Amino acid sequence: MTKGNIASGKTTCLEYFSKTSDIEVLTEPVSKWRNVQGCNPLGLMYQDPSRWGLTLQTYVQLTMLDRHVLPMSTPVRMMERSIYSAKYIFAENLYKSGKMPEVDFAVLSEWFEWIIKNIAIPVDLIVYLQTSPQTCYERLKQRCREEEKVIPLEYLESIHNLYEDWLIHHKSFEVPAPVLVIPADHDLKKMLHQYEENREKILMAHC
Ligand SMILES: Nc1ncnc2c1ncn2[C@@H]1O[C@H](COP(=O)(O)OP(=O)(O)O)[C@@H](O)[C@H]1O
Ligand SMILES: Cc1cn([C@H]2C[C@H](O)[C@@H](COP(=O)(O)O)O2)c(=O)[nH]c1=O
Repeated sequence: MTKGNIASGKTTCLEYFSKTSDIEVLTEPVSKWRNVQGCNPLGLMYQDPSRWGLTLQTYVQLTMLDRHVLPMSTPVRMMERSIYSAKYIFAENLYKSGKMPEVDFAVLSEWFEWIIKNIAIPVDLIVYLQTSPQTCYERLKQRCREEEKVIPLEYLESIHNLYEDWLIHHKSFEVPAPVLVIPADHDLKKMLHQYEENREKILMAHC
């Protein structure tokens, strides 16, 4: 699984591997989060997180689970984020910042606990693209996704701290697989070089 902050370069990384290897790549279903039966839960959440946070996070949880249970068509699969990052990072951030009511968080948490207890979600390796929030902020502005124009640097800092506490400092939640950290503040050329250096580790993780 490839993890990292918003606009850290996850999709770019996965697109690179999808072109150069016989592996299956599952990017995040962001298009679904932007359009479910004509509604845009991602946009609604950024406009009014207290009202729409649970709506978005419930849908993210469902669509991530749908990705996890897809039958494998190749020996190696790389997936962008997971049901774990949705809960441990984004839902947690909404709750901790006071933008998700206690009852919403409790309902979402019970759903999440039921899922991970009853449905197998195997993970061999977590590839963590480690960036500074500032780098993500610049890349986010450059990508210019309409819904994300309201995101301040502080939001990316909170998401960054939650990732670091989880995957690096082991201070929050159980980590479901070994973590491969790839420093990802570099330009694209250097990043592609780093991906090549780590190719073997990534592709052999399931063995
Ligand atoms: N190493 C890099 N250097 C500069 N820009 C990058 C780099 N990697 C990705 N980008 C650009 O940053 C933006 C976010 O990248 P993306 O892969 O969509 O991130 P994510 O999937 O993590 O949100 C895109 O516009 C992409 O072209
Ligand atoms: C998993 C997850 C994502 N989001 C938001 C964060 C971003 O605005 C997009 C995903 O885009 P990225 O460039 O791939 O990071 O979705 C969210 O609000 N909640 C979540 O659980």
